[in-house]
Amino acid sequence: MTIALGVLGCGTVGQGTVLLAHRRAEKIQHLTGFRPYVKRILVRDLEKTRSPEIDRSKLTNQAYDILDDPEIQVIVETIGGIEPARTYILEALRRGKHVVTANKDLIALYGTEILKVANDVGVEVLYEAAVGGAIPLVGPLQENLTANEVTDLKGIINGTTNFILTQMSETGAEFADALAEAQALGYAEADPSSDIDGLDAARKLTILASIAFHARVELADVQVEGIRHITARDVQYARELGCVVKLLASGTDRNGRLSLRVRPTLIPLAHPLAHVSNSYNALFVRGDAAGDLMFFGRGAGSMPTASAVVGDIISLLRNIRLGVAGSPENRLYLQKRVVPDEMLYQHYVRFSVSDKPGVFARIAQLFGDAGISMETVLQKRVEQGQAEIVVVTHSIPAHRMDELCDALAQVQQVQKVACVMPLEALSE
Ligand SMILES: NC(=O)C1=CN([C@@H]2O[C@H](COP(=O)(O)OP(=O)(O)OC[C@H]3O[C@@H](n4cnc5c(N)ncnc54)[C@H](OP(=O)(O)O)[C@@H]3O)[C@@H](O)[C@H]2O)C=CC1
Ligand SMILES: N[C@@H](CC=O)C(=O)O
Repeated sequence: MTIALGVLGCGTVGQGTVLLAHRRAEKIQHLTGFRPYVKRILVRDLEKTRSPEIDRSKLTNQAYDILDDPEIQVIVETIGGIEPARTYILEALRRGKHVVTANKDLIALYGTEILKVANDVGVEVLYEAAVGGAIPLVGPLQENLTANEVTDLKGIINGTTNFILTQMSETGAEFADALAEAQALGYAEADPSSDIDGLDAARKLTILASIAFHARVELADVQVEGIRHITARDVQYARELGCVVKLLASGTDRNGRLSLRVRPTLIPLAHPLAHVSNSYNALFVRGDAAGDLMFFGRGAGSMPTASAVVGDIISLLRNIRLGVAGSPENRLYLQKRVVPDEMLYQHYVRFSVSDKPGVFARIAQLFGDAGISMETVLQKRVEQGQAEIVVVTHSIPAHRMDELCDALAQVQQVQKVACVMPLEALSE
């Protein structure tokens, strides 16, 4: 039996999805009893060049050609962003169509609304591709690991920034060149500032934390810092310190107290996350029964993401075959409080000073007065009369580091406190 799909969007992910669903049609029929075929594809620009494997006669720029087609039972949304994707998904659900989406912006911000409408109507919304590209994360947290109390999530969940930082570290590439390459490879969002400023990772963390911690986590609960201010020099100093810089997302649940952060972090080379390069993503999950797990794979790109979208289509078709698609779900949401990160971290701080006698003694005194001891100090002359100092502290709470930076900024000879990052411990 055939089943008609309507695909909204035919860019990096949409195109990969159409091609993969076509290539696997026979296998999917074998697994589910349904042979999927893409009936229509929504795009903005009908004239744009696309893969020759895309049947152009299926393209439309009229969303309601698809939404109003009673034969189409499954909508695959790969437009991205909030509008018009949200409206199209809600309209599709209200017409009794199932939805598979790769849209983390929408699920992070409007997931509750969308899932409620789907539940009320009795259809499904699946979104494995929204987090971690090819890596199964939503499914394992929602299904296989539910016997656990998950206490920790930690990982690299944005391919674009990981690609940029890897290129800066390994090839000495400039930030702008590495970003342009990530865009050309289809990793970046339509507006890449959401990757660079950490928002994309924060949205993914919101989705993962809601599922893993059984809590209504909002995007605003995540403290976010991006990588815009990380320079080639930070990446180089990190190397000298035996570390790499990564945009790390972390979530902890300590007896109902949640802390959620996305921030650039120094990772020691001996740490497994240090070797997660380019567009690869990785996520550590700690469960009270399972112990530590690590998920690793390609977090962005056309076919890796299509793998997750088509995987969701297959799960959906199987559920349709079994007659359980869209059965009411009992989601467990517990009352939890979001609190600032209370962990102690070693910190990396880089600041520029006028290279005069006595400056370092003054700085050392400030650290001493603040009760913060230095583990490592690098001092580099950057130009005549100007030096850069990099200090790695012993472990302290983040707020003590903030206070120290304020004090440093008051010192006449300190021109700028340019970069502060925590350093990830090797093991807990
Ligand atoms: N790229 C990746 O690696 C990953 C992306 N995602 C998510 O997948 C989704 C899609 O991303 P991606 O494929 O990279 O995005 P692209 O920008 O490559 O593709 C977007 C597609 O949507 C179409 N489109 C955009 N706006 C409209 C509109 N108003 N009406 C009709 N069609 C529209 C575009 O049409 P046209 O072709 O005519 O311009 C294009 O085909 C996003 O939610 C993203 O976050 C998730 C995981 C990985
Ligand atoms: N822009 C995202 C795409 C996948 O979610 C990323 O770079 O990770």
